[in-house]
Amino acid sequence: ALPPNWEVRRSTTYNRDYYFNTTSGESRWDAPTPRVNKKMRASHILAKHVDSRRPSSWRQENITLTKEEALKRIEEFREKIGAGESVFADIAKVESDCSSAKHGGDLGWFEEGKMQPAFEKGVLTLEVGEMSKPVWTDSGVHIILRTG
Ligand SMILES: N=C(N)NCCC[C@H](NC(=O)[C@@H]1CCC/C1=C/[C@H](COP(=O)(O)O)NC=O)C(N)=O
Repeated sequence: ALPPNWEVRRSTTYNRDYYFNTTSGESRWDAPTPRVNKKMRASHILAKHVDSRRPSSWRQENITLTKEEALKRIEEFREKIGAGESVFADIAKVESDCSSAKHGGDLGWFEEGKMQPAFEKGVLTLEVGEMSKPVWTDSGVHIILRTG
């Protein structure tokens, strides 16, 4: 596939196709190298707060936690998992404010551009098997475990 904002156009003067970038206005005869879209997989534990874009979840109809309280929750989970006291998926199942809780926090495979930028960035800075520090998105505050 062509990278974003590129399209094929027809040159009538030379009677052949060329490539046009609709944002930069650049045109070229040779096709821009197709971008390989990175695929990644991650699980997460989400703690929502009163300012979350959707302050409601399967766990709690109306979420009133402050950002500080949500961060405190996330840091407690991170401690427990880091100390080997709890398994990530078990905590996610009970504590995560995302519907992925029912899958132990697993979001499955996804490509760049699917998740909120801050979340995607958080995943891409992790090695597979590594757990993130708290990551903030419009949804709330997350711990991310990169799994693929
Ligand atoms: N097709 C599916 N199932 N969803 C499309 C993905 C939507 C994506 N979601 C996220 O980025 C948040 C942060 C990472 C995971 C995630 C889960 C959110 C968090 O909960 P919410 O703030 O939405 O209530 N719940 C589900 O989507 C986005 N681009 O907004």
